[in-house]
Amino acid sequence: MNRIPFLKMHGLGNDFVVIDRRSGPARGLTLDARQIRRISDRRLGVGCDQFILIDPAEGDPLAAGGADAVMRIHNADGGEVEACGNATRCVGFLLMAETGLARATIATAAGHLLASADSEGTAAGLITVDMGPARLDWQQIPLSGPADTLHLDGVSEGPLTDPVAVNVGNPHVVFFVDDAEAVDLERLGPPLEHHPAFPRRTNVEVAHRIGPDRIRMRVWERGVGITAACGTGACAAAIAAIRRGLTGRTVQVVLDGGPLSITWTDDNRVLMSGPVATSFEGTLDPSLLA
Ligand SMILES: N[C@@H](CCC[C@H](N)C(=O)O)C(=O)O
Repeated sequence: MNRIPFLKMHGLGNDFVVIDRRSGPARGLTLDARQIRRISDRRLGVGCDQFILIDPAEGDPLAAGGADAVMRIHNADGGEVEACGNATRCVGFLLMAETGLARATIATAAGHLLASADSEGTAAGLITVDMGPARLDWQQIPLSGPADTLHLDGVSEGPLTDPVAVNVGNPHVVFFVDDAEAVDLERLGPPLEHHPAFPRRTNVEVAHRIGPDRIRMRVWERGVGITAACGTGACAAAIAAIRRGLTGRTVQVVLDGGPLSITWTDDNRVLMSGPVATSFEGTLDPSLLA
């Protein structure tokens, strides 16, 4: 069996195994949830928060209307999900490096996302992605029934109450607290991720304001646990802060892994800027695919 090449990349420490199925030994490779869990395992496999597949745009229904490539996203638990902000920046960086252009369109289950960089940005690995619109209606989160997403009743855990629900391609619930560092996310994250209000489960953010347009945020990711950064989580927390009147429309979100800049435009586009990095490349031992 041919060994399958992979790249290990990250955005602020939110890390990915990236496999390019457009050509070479990975072309046509299919993997089930058990194999993805094994590859994502930090002791038995390569280790990552999300497992990312890059597919050709040609003939893929997700790429209808035109895109440079398709990105499919799996959490470390093997489940396929709609969106990943940090991985979108990483894949955008790879596609722009291939073409030498400063823009790339990536088709995802959450829609077509435009990644861009100025020439200086490309060299430094600083990439912006238009993550599309913020979805604020209860059906779009989705929630299990009608509710005010700006003050979501009935979803609380310990000291965490009165959250904001936002969908940025994937579901998020954001709690504003006095001190995000002090929240026991390891304990409070799991019951909130699986709370019956969220039929597709949810990502969970805790945040507090640290300046006029700055918030500190920590995340419990659906299908993973605590991660160093979550791009869509940063978008969700920024939108929640803006909706609550805590900040202006451009917000620096400081995560465990560092800062992301988020802008929510007047025409409801969510723009996220931050760094990407490649850690190493390798090939998967065939035993991981057994
Ligand atoms: N780390 C990501 C989000 C990945 C998906 C998320 N865990 C989910 O289940 O929706 C990001 O950078 O956005």
